[in-house]
Amino acid sequence: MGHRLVRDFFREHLRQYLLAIASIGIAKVIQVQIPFIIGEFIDQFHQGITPILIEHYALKLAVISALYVGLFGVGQFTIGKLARIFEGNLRQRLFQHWETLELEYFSQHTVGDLLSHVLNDVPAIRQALAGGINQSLQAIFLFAATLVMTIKDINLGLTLVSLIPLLLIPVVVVKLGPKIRHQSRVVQESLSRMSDLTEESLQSIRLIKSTGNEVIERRRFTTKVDTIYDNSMQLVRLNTTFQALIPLLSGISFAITLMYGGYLTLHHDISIGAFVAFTVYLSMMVRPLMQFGNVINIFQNSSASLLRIQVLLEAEPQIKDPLMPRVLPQKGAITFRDLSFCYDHSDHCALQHIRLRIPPGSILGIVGRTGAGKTTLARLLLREIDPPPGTIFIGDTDIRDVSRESLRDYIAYVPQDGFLFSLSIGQNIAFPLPEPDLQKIQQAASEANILAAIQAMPEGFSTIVGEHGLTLSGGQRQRIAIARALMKTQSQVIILDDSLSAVDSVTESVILDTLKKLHDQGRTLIITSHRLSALRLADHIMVLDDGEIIEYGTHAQLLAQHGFYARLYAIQSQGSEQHA
Ligand SMILES: Nc1ncnc2c1ncn2[C@@H]1O[C@H](COP(=O)(O)OP(=O)(O)OP(=O)(O)O)[C@@H](O)[C@H]1O
Repeated sequence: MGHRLVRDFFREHLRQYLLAIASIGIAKVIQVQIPFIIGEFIDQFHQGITPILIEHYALKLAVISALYVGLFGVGQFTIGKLARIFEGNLRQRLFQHWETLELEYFSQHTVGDLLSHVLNDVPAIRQALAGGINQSLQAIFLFAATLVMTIKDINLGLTLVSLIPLLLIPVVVVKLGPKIRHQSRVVQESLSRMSDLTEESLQSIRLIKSTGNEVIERRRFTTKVDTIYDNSMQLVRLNTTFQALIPLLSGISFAITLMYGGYLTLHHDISIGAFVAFTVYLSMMVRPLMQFGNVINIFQNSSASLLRIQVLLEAEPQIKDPLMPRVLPQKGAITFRDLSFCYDHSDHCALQHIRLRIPPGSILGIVGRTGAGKTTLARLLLREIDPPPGTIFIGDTDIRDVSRESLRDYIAYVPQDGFLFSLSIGQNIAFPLPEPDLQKIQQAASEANILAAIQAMPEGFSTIVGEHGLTLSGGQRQRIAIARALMKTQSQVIILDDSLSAVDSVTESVILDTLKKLHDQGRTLIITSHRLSALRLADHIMVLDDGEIIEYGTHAQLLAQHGFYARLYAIQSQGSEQHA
């Protein structure tokens, strides 16, 4: 598939590639005329030269050089342009592809790893398509044309003898090329590990500082930098050997030319002009042979990159929409029918035998220890991860039979950590609507009790997050996330996944009042929380423990059971009394 990417691109831009090949080919044929003209010019000195002849040769050289430069420029520009188009297309394709994949994929691949593909592999392929093709064309045409000129117009024996050392260049390339390729991969991997560490450290800079961990982090970073240095130096050694051997071989070739060519000239087998032209031709041949080496390196490097990109693009989204999606009912109960779910590679199930019915327009509270399975339940309902068939229904419709888009319109989800994009606060609330309605945004912000805080910001709703060091507290982020969910007025179900954990009790009350209004309009609410005060609106409360429902009922019923809920209630009421 990786090679198909390139093949399809060639096919799509065949005309332009043909134009480039023809331009470079003709340019190189023209270029090899230059030494021949110089040789002729020198020989003219023996036969008697006139000022008119000098002007004639100068003009001929000027015209030929201009033609060469023009044609070569067209070829090189076209190939460079096409490679840049390919690079841009490939980056877009990767990004679009990643957007189709689920969260699980990103928990298995670090951002640093994925970025290194965009930053290293894509340019490596572009380099093959630009520099690689360009140099190949130059090398092939120039080498072939030079060979024809030296054999046809100068001397076959001299050509063959002088070429022997030069022909060892490909041997050197074959021996050292794979080693260089392997080492460059090692360097790339160590770079990717460093970028992962940098990202992790900078993202958790607050934690590092608060725990005084700077020295340990610095040491970890130094180890990574040292590894990069060692690996890079090994690469430098290999590259230097490679680069040194090639001039050595060409030096030997020149020595042979001087000896044998000088001998032939002395015996008048070739003219002085031909001898001079030959040395120029020989120097012209060294470059294509070195280019063959470079090209092999570039292609080897890029074929590894192409392989990696191929693996990335072949990653299939696990969750797919049905071919004929069903439409969700306007109002329907959410039913979990003996739902059990285990994450891949996990030795125990996150949810076990969940049987529950949430009537439309009701409020369900969910409480449970960390790791009890609350978020997993919400993620399954949103089909961020796929529930087993026949386990989650809205009305009579299995949520696997509807499109994910309609499911996400139907359900507004507020995560615990509201993520903020580096957009304005207003755009963050309206996300993903492209043209936000300011009045609606203001209303949502007011209902989420964040309006005053936003109005106090330097540019109000237009303040860009992250600019001028603008950072928001955990509670403010949660309120923006809630405002974002309130913008989805079409949603029938709202899930708050522990999203009141960082707000104070006054804000909690304001938000619960808003939620009450939404409930009065007939919306279904699912509120998970560690803090029972956030569940005071709930009609029913479910207690999850280790993936199982251990208690279920109204607040009063649960208190009467004297179980987990009652104990938690006692602890939290005591805490709040002491606080008061
Ligand atoms: N992507 C994942 N891969 C493997 N196991 C996971 C994954 N996400 C969660 N788990 C596991 O599934 C179980 C339930 O996790 P979940 O996040 O649903 O709990 P939770 O009740 O929401 O916890 P918290 O209150 O801390 O948010 C835990 O044992 C957790 O380690």
